Amino acid sequence: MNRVLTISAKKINIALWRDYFELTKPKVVALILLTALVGMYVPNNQLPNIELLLTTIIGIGLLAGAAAAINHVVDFQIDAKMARTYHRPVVKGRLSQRQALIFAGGIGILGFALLWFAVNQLTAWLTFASLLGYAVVYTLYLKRATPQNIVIGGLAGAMPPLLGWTAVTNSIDPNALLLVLIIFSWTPPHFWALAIHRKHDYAKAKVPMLPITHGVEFTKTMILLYCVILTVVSILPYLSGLFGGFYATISLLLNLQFINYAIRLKWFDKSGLAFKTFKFSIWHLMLMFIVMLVDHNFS
Ligand code: HEM
Ligand SMILES: CC(C)=CCC/C(C)=C/CC/C(C)=C/COP(=O)(O)OP(=O)(O)O
Repeated sequence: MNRVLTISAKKINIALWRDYFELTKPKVVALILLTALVGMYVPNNQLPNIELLLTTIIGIGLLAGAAAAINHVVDFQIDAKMARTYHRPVVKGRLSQRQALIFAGGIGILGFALLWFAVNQLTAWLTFASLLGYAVVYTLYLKRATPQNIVIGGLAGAMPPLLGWTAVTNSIDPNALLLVLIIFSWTPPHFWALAIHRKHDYAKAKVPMLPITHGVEFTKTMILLYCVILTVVSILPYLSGLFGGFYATISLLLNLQFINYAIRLKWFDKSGLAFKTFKFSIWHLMLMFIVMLVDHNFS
């Protein structure tokens, strides 16, 4: 009897930790950390010492996870109305709002302290500003107010390469801002492709996303426009001398493929293409940043 009780208690514990982990949006944070790692590598063509590397990655990861957990609390009524999100831990009551907020506060304070004491104050403040940008400005205000929500709010998610860069240099370099600009112009096609696929969800939850307020055709045109802007912006770090020919070639190919998706979506759409475009956007950004690492290793 006791053994059965212990095994069930263990199962509940594992399930509880899985819910806390889900609050942090781990896959999104993983990609965010890859971009921060590139920001740490590029300035000196090498990674910093292991202490600085770990404290920076863990610090940014904890603050990004805290931002995501706050988003779960602020958005739980919207999430409850959408098929993609109705099963989230706070919506389902597996975690209370109080538990989620205490968790967010705990890992947020830990992350900030780690950056403040073991990295530098500039990185701590910029990462905290990114948390506020996503958890407060985007989630609490922009998301409900304007279809430009993800364009402006996207700045928070675009910051990590700069955060990695300031962790090793303690200064804001124009080249780091070019990397921010790449993610900033990538975010609209990344999200709007998903928003087309999930437009009924957003309509039901009354969130003013672009396909609802301006229609699917207009959104597709905007996706194409931002893909072209992204292509131009991606060439800038080559022109500034930050990256070499390898980066220029592969990033151009990746961007042309993104444009190809956008053109098909606009003029030759078929069922499931919007979701495929969204999935491709994730591979695109991941490969772009891996290519930056490889380029710096071999040129
Ligand atoms: C305001 C900016 C952004 C918005 C509105 C946005 C929106 C979304 C949404 C709604 C999803 C969920 C898709 C699903 O549940 O199936 C998603 C997934 C994802 N996003 Fe974004 N995103 C943004 C920025 C970013 C950034 C900056 C990154 C990374 C650098 C990123 C990486 C990802 C990844 C990796 C996934 C897949 C997660 C999974 O499969 O569980 N996103 N995004
Ligand atoms: C400190 C730091 C670097 C912060 C980074 C902020 C961060 C986690 C950005 C990710 C953006 C994101 C997943 C938006 C999802 O939109 P949504 O919340 O509308 O999507 P949902 O419907 O899936 O909740």
